[in-house]
Amino acid sequence: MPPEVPPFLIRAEGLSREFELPGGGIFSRKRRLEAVSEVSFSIGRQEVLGLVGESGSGKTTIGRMVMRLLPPTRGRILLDGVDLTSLSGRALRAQRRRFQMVFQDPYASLNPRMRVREIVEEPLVVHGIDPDAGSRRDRVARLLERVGLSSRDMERFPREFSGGGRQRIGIARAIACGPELLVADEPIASLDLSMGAQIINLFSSLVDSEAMSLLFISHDIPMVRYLSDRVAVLYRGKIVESGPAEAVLDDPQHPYTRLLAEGRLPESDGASSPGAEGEPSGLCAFLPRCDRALPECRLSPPPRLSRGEVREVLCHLPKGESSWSPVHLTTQGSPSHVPATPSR
Ligand SMILES: Nc1ncnc2c1ncn2[C@@H]1O[C@H](COP(=O)(O)OP(=O)(O)OP(=O)(O)O)[C@@H](O)[C@H]1O
Repeated sequence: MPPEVPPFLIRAEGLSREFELPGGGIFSRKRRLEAVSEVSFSIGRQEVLGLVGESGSGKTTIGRMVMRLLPPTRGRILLDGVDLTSLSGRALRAQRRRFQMVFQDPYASLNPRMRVREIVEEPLVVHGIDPDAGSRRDRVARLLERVGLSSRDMERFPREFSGGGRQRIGIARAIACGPELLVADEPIASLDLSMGAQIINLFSSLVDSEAMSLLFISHDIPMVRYLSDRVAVLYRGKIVESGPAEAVLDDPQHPYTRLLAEGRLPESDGASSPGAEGEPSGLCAFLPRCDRALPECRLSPPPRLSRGEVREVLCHLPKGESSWSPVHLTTQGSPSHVPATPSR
């Protein structure tokens, strides 16, 4: 029998990450902060998952764990069924070209002393793709054209480009080795509206033409809604709601998603940062800000509920919401259902 192909490309199961906080003396225990707590999600092939949440909610920490730039404290990440968290050395390097990252600040992530050609061809050299210099050059030219630049840009330096142009260089480098998954962490946050929209359109066409999946990390709700098939809403390190992007953002169930979808969130006051160890835990982290709290919210942790296999919410919904039922966790602590087939 051929091995079963998983219905998703990547799956995070019960991902958690703690950080040690400065302080704590010789006699007191170090304080720890759980930045990401029991996060599970999956991304199908050629699917875009938007990860949203305000500053400090844990988005970057999740992106870095998926990229294996940061080890999780608990949980695992499966790429096509292969547990990335258990790999190191050569085995990890062999998988590396399958997932690549696009950063928020393209200028900081591009070596200013390297020419565009060198920046884009570096991963090709590292992974031994196209050892022939001439054909590598042709490949770089095609990559530049694919992201909306020109082969004439090859010998220029990053400083000669606008923010959007630099982001295109970063994207050309990220797709050079034909990754199956891109993690884009706030890729338009430092761009103006029209430049940001162009980059979003580029991502959208790359997902189709390069058959890639995308984890799109952003706090720009309209852009997330436009680009994403599904969305996961993060609050203080936990996914509080997930499902098809339009359904979640048009008909939010969690009070936090509602604020986010209506654009009514106050400027971040740090309230979304996860609490340090020692804070009362278990009850809903959103309770102090919630305008719909029920008596049970003060008595027990919010249950994880699902509806129709594609939507989930972590909330004591008002009674009468009978279409929602408790999610049964698998032995790995991840929801037992699989993602819907992407719509694109
Ligand atoms: N290396 C670290 N050491 C200690 N705390 C950290 C570290 N990295 C992140 N944190 C903390 O973890 C929490 C989540 O941070 P993270 O950067 O993942 O959030 P974010 O949602 O990406 O925020 P932003 O949009 O501002 O980047 C924050 O409270 C942050 O201060």
